[in-house]
Amino acid sequence: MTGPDAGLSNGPTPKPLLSVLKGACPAVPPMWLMRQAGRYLPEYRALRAEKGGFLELVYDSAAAAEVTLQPLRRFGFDGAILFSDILIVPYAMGQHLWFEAGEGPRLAPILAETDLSALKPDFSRYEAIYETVRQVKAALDPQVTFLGFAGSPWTIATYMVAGQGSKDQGAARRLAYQNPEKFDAIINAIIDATVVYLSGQIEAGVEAVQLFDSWAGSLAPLEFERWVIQPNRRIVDKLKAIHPEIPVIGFPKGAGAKLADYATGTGVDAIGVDETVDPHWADRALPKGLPVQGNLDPLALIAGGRAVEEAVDNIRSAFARRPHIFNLGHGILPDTPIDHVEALLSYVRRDRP
Ligand SMILES: Cc1c2[nH]c(c1CCC(=O)O)Cc1[nH]c(c(CCC(=O)O)c1C)Cc1[nH]c(c(CCC(=O)O)c1C)Cc1[nH]c(c(C)c1CCC(=O)O)C2
Repeated sequence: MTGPDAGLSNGPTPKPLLSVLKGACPAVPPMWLMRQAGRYLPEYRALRAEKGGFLELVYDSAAAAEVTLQPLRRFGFDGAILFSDILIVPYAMGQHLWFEAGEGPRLAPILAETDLSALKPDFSRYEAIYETVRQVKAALDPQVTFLGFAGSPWTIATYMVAGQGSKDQGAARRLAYQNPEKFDAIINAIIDATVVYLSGQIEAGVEAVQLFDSWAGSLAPLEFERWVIQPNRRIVDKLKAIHPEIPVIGFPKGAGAKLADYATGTGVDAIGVDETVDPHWADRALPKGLPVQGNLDPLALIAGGRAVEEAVDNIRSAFARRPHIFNLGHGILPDTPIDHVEALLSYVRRDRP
């Protein structure tokens, strides 16, 4: 056996985060934060201003590698997450993508009458991202686990159909009810483009991947089964057929009481839990031994102090008997004070051997 997971007593120390994804239960949980590379960091804002636009930054592999490494240098997290965006998949599927300053992403929307075959996929749009992965991998501390990611089909479809973010994902939900065949074709195309993208990230060097289903919470139960559980299951199955050793973290934000069905239905190796979920309930509801990730409220981190310590104690006690990766319940907010992140790390790690 070779590699960091060979389990030899005199071999290299296993990476804490990867070990937990494979079922280890250390006394102190490994930790990273969703959106850890981003606008709350002055060094990110400086590089972003220099490059001009968000996509310019993503497509400059050296700069994107630097942004991926910035939070590692500053805080020493156990995980590095590739700096890119979930909307690179619709972009590679042939949709126009741009970012409106101060607002967010825009895509030329897929209307009910538009034929999906009007999109001309161009998977060469993934190449710069794979190059970012290779550059990060070459520079990464061997104790740090490198995470790749993609959006889940439902969440990607909400952006592809509406052309932008929306409060209730109404455009995609309407299309899914009114024209399920067409919606199914969109979901299938996203599944295929996502498997290509994640396999490429894995071949370039990421060691686990996360599927972000940021809008999983907006669906009725039968729709959740059809558009969240089944498509994620198909991605997991296809990835496992190619890369059986790579753990997949599913993050169905807002799934609430449907979390356990998601875990068993998709076959993910670990599950991300958002901040609205009671961690004690999650521990009872989720399959025994399934690694969980989460779930500090990003707003508690902005408040800092005692509120954070109480929440951390509550989360850690709930997940003390299962593999746990400490994280926020959703992405870190741009106005989060840096010293609150430092305080969180020292609090979580205060009794780390
Ligand atoms: C829905 C979604 C998107 N992108 C993402 C999601 C799913 C996770 C979630 O729910 O938060 C995921 C994402 N986006 C980004 C990452 C990079 C890695 C990391 O987590 O640090 C990741 C994992 C960078 C980014 N993606 C974006 C930024 C900010 C761009 C800037 O510098 O102006 C960053 C750092 C832009 C983006 N990208 C997206 C939106 C809605 C926006 C604009 C609003 C916002 O800024 O949060 C789509």
